Amino acid sequence: MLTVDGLTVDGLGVRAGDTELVREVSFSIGPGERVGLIGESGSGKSLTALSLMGLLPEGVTATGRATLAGRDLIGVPESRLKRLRGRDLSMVFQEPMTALNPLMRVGAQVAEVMTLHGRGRREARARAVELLERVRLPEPEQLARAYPHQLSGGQRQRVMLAIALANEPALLICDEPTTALDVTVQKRMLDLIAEVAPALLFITHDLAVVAAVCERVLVMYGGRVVESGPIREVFTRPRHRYTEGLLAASRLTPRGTRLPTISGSVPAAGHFPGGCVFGNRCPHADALCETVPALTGEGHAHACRHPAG
Ligand SMILES: Nc1ncnc2c1ncn2[C@@H]1O[C@H](COP(=O)(O)OP(=O)(O)OP(=O)(O)O)[C@@H](O)[C@H]1O
Repeated sequence: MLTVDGLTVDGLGVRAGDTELVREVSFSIGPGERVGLIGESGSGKSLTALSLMGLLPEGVTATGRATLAGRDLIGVPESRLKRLRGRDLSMVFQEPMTALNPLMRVGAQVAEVMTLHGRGRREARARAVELLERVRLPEPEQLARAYPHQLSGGQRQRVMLAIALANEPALLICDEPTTALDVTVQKRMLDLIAEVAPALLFITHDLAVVAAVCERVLVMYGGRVVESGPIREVFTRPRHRYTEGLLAASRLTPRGTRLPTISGSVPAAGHFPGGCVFGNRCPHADALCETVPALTGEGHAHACRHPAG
């Protein structure tokens, strides 16, 4: 399928007892490539990612083949997976509070993932501060001494990204990493992920987000990948009825019910053949306006709540 350097997934299946939850999933991600994984709730996105990480829940098993830089990820002993996780591949989840230790300073948590993989303590501490800086956290030395509850949600998510990047993995997996963040914080976090990811598998429900971050997309439905290809192709000429439905729904649904209400007249979600009337003033300008022409093929379908003024 591809290059030994990247991720290659071939015929991945996931089951719980007799129930097949993920079937015959095959795809590849080359070094530096950013691939989105979209699909409705329950379509198998998280189980696909967790199979690669070796983190499936008890009673759920994976079959098939997946290799990262030539190393097998499926069906290998937990001791080997432990060495790979956090070193060759790592994952950022939606809710950093559950992943961070509330009793440990964040710098120590970033350093720990390096000492666990063999780095000396002093070197790990120094590099932790560098990593906090790399994910654009302000005053990283001071911030390294903070506890998770002293940070904002966006800052905690950046700490998670620093932890994920600490051992320079070959692949970063993000599962809805920005869903809990407000829209401006989300945008900055997405830009950062796109910039720092060595190779990326990005799981989301949000088509505009996937279009802003990724070059290619895989669409899952009922445990299978039903469509895949470059974003522009899939979003302008969907071949599968489910993808068509997903795109239609995204045009009708104002993006992110979590959006803060912005005062002023709010346009209906809709289609602006002459181009986005909000241009760069739109809070979603980069995430949505840029990508929406690809969704509709003509003009902009604008689905965010934004004052017309
Ligand atoms: N531990 C488990 N035992 C049995 N079935 C499970 C288990 N975990 C998940 N499933 C089922 O597997 C299917 C795929 O779940 P998965 O979490 O991968 O979906 P998803 O596409 O990531 O959904 P969401 O977007 O809601 O996170 C679902 O039908 C889910 O109910």
